[in-house]
Amino acid sequence: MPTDKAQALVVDDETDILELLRITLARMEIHAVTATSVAEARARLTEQSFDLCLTDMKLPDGNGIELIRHIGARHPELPVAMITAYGNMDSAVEAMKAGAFDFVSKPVELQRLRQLVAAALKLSHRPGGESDAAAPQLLGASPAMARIRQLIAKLARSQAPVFVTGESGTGKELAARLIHAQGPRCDGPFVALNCGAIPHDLVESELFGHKKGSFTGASSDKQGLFQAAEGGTLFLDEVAELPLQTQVKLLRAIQEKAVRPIGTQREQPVDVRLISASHRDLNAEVERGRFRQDLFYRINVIELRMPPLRERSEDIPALADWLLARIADKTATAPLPLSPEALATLARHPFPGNVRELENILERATALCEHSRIEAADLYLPETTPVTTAPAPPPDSAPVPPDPMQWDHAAAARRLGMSQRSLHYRLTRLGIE
Ligand SMILES: Nc1ncnc2c1ncn2[C@@H]1O[C@H](COP(=O)(O)OP(=O)(O)OP(=O)(O)O)[C@@H](O)[C@H]1O
Repeated sequence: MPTDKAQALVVDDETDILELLRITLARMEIHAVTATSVAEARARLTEQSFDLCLTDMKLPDGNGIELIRHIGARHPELPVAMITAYGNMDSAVEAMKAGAFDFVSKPVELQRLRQLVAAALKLSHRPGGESDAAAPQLLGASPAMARIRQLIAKLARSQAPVFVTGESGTGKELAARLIHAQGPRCDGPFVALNCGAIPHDLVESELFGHKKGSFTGASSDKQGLFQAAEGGTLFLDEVAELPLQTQVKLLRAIQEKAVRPIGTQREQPVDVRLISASHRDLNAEVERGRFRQDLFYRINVIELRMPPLRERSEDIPALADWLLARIADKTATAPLPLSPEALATLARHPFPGNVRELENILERATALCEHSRIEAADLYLPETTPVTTAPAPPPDSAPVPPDPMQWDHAAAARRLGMSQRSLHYRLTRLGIE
């Protein structure tokens, strides 16, 4: 038996399909060991190690899902893909939920099998993904974040569509980038689209591309983001904002693994992993008729929930240190430390804007701080904002001091109903001082 070749375990009870797969894999320089039942597959797994397993769903003594679970428990490094009957998306989804890294439907297309095998071999040769110092990091020592890092490492090995939920600023895009960076598609592109930021009439052309002249304004051929993400990952942020009509086309693209640019007749095959995210409750959007149930089912094969910062305030000190270092880097200065009172104030803050809000607070504090460390007052959080004794802010028509030389900052701040520091900040920002 050749030992330098990659080894695949192929499980199917139809011997002619086994033979076909064996020959096809042999052409890809892969040696296939075959099995016709769950029991036989389990026995083969004890005899040698494999780089890939392909299994059919229906087997005489059980089903492929059982085998996927067995491999997940006993041989977690071995990538398994499910062979499904054509168009049977339900078993594909079930298999991926059970831990299969991908699926291929019968009759098996050569091109698709090649992609699948290439991804599997990358996985088995790079167990666990390599950590790269320059790669983004998901910080936080809380048990919730530790679990998320583990889940991300696992999801990175799969090709299953992932739906990331969580409030704004909880790190949904960061999680998507990590899933991409730690997986076999890491050498391919990571393409992100904020679906809420694009006018409804342009979103389809953005996603699928268009041909010159296909609509007013289409002055040249344009590649869509699906094509741009070929071999990599497409991240659809705020996916709930997609118009219903585009949702239909997106569903088709996922099902067919192909897209049709506007103004063309031919579908182009695409090999893209889809990760989507929303801060909305998509179940509720489905109930309200604003999001298609069938699309939700396809994009939400695996759900990853990013917890809000207020549920894991123990993560704040490490995150704050890291963010302060990043802020200091941008301005080429030394990072400012936080006083214990400032840290305690942060721990009590509810952070509706989560990590992004923490970053903004620290950026502002760094800009305003006049000492060598950030004090609670520098954070300008509601409970620390100095209480002003001034009455309501003056109307717009309030007289402006005629001569800047006569400005009295303390008086001006009082009249405006803000602290002197805050006035100073605004004046500097506006370039008035
Ligand atoms: N755990 C974390 N470790 C390090 N940085 C984080 C973490 N979580 C979030 N961030 C940082 O916070 C900022 C916001 O994160 P990100 O854009 O991923 O959030 P989001 O949930 O996608 O936000 P939105 O819903 O508004 O699009 C980014 O600068 C990101 O790097």
